[in-house]
Order: sequence, then C-alpha cells, then structure tokens
Amino acid sequence: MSTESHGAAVSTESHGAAVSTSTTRVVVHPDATAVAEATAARLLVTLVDTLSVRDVAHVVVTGGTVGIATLAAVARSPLAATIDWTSVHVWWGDERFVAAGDPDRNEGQAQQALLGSLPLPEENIHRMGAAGSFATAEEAAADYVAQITAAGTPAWDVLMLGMGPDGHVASLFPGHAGYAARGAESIAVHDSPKPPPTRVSLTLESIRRARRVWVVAAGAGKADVVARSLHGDLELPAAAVRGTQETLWLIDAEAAARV
Ligand SMILES: O=C(O)[C@H](O)[C@@H](O)[C@H](O)[C@H](O)COP(=O)(O)O
Repeated sequence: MSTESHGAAVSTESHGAAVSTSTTRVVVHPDATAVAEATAARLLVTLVDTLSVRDVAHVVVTGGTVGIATLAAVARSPLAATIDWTSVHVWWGDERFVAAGDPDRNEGQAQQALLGSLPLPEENIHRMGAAGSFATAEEAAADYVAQITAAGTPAWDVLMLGMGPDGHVASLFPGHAGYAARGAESIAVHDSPKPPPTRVSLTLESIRRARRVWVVAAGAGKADVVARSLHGDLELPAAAVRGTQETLWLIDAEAAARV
C-alpha cells in the first residue's frame, strides 16, 4: 500500500536546465522492501505502457541499496515475462570507475540482480566504461557521450536515482563541480565523498531530459535530505532533478518522517 502525499510546486529557474512542467509527487511506502517491490511493479507497468506507444524504451538504472533491490524485485516479478526486452535499452545514471569485474561496479550488481536473467540483447545494454578499458574517467565519460549520441540522445523514459544521506544523486555531489557541469551528457567525477572516489555520471542536464524521474530512498538516514530536497534546497542535487512528465519520490516512512 502506498500513501500519496502532497504535490510540491516546481520551480522552473533552477540550474538553467530545460524547463519542466511536471509536479513533484511523493509516494510513501512502509519500508525499504516495499519501496523496491512497488518501484519494480511501477517500472514494469510503465514499460508495458511505453512499448504500447513507442518502439523502444530507454531506462536508466541506479546503483545503491534500494536501486539494486528494485532490480532484484523486477527479476522476481511475473510481469517481467510480459515485456519485449529486445525493445528495452538499459543505461546507467552513474558508475564507479574501477576495473570491470570489481564488486563495486554498479553494472556488475545490476547484471547479477536482473540483467543476467533477461533476454536483453547485449547491444541494448549501455555500460559506462571501466578502469582498465579506459585510461581515465574523462575518457569513459566521453565514450558514454558517444553512446548516447549514437542512440539519438533519447529522452529517458524512466530514470531512477538513489539518493545519498548528503543529498547526492547519481554521482552529482553537493558543492562539487559535477553538479554545476553544463553542456555534456556525461562527466568524470573525482574526489567523490562516497567511495570509490573516481566515478562517471550523467549530468543534471541529461537527467532532466528524462520523461520520468523516480528518486528511490529509504531509511532514517535520508529523512533530513528528503525534507530539504522537497523544500527546494538547491544546494542538494536531489532537489534539482525532475522529469519532463513526472517526478516521483518513492520513499519509505522513515525517510519521509520530516516531510
Ligand atoms: O554509485 C552509487 O553509489 C550510486 O548510484 C549512488 O548515487 C546511490 O544511488 C546513492 O548513494 C544511494 O545509495 P544507497 O541507497 O545505498 O544509500
């Protein structure tokens, strides 16, 4: 069961990205497991809907606890068998710039939780580059820009974001240069406060091209930044993300405690 709470008015002047008309809405679930299960169901239904009006759907997945738990819940769902996965493209909001096969890689965790069990053509899986394959995170970011461009710079149909207790999303951290980056789809991130320190991320500009942005978060440790973000504290990257059609915060009761 979920409880819909208020829809907050959306400011259109923040950070100079595309103006959005969508309203931020908050859906509160009892606990982290329910957030993951409900988000998985929402994702699958959205894919069914999207593929009834478009030939291809582009989904951006996230690392983090709730993000990976959501992918695992998709894998368990009987609805997964109703999707034509050859029409679904999978992208990442951010990646840890460590060697391929390192357990820290978001793509490896996603592969294990879901992607390995789906009939997804390899060419539909758009990974951010790993250390070893690329000399620098800058080169990996440039490669991701090229992948996005080659796909026609799609409007992401669903873009999921975990959120850190500091209000970061993807690998855009408060007070860091990456949060303010403009003019590119993907960037290198250094000195990340969350380990590992070197990462690749989508930019805020790229995130805000998404049709639907879903922020998934759970736990008391997120309550403060959830409240600050929803009150529009733009020091926090989480406060600046939104989709052109839909912005949803899918959170548990603990994370919603101060809203
Ligand atoms: O690579 C990563 O670490 C992420 O993509 C990051 O943005 C994550 O989603 C948040 O930090 C939330 O993570 P938790 O849900 O584990 O707190």
